[in-house]
Amino acid sequence: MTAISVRDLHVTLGKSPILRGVDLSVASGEWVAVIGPNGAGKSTLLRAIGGLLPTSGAVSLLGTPVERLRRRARARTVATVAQSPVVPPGMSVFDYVLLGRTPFVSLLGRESAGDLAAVRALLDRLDLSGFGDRELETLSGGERQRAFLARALAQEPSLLLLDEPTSALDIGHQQEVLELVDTLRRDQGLTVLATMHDLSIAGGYADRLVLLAEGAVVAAGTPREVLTEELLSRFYRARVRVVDGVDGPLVVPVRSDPK
Ligand SMILES: Nc1ncnc2c1ncn2[C@@H]1O[C@H](COP(=O)(O)OP(=O)(O)OP(=O)(O)O)[C@@H](O)[C@H]1O
Repeated sequence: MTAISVRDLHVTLGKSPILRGVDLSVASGEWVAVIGPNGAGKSTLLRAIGGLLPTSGAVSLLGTPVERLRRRARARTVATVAQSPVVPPGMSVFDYVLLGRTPFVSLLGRESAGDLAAVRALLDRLDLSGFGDRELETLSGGERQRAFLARALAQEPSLLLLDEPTSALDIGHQQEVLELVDTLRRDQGLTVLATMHDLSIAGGYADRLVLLAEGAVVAAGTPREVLTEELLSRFYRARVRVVDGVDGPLVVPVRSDPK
């Protein structure tokens, strides 16, 4: 089944065309990484798919046009972790993650024991169990990024949209977070669309990569098909070597003036 379908998507911000006719299809349970240079339109694409931007073209989530999904239904379907989410002042980490349970709480009701247990389990999985009472604002960048993901996972979405989910994480926490997302994908059929700047990591986790440049898809395919020295030098203007790694191609930057 197609989880995310994007057809001829155009987005204009201010007076600038940012996305120019993007087509994209993500199957249920698939992990697709959107890569591309700064300003290519990756975050804009994620926001448009999440129904957070006016667009022209068609975006469907699990077969329903995104504009037809009401807020609560949308929150049960798709969770987004933006690059820099708003941090509510004075809110504890526990309460922040609990906000993710909002779509499950009845309109007049309070959260259930199950909701509280789900939050505790997520804090534990993301190595944040000692942080529940801390104010979110006081967390380090990486701790905060894990709290943002915890809140999104608390929504128990079918689709997870991640904008640079590990940019602030050390290598150990990077693996922990990506493995957790991958486990949810394998065990529960979660569909993942993530923007990723670390191309080797993108290739190690994603089934397919979509390379975006100047608001258009310029390449799409398996990590081996997209992570080529030719495409990376053309669209990133980067000097790289691509070598075989254990989990896929590894992209290694090389200096113009070797040491
Ligand atoms: N409100 C706005 N008005 C005009 N231009 C905007 C607006 N918001 C974003 N842009 C521009 O849209 C382009 C795409 O931005 P976007 O954040 O989607 O890029 P990105 O590929 O995610 O980049 P990065 O890798 O740097 O995170 C950028 O050139 C940005 O400056």
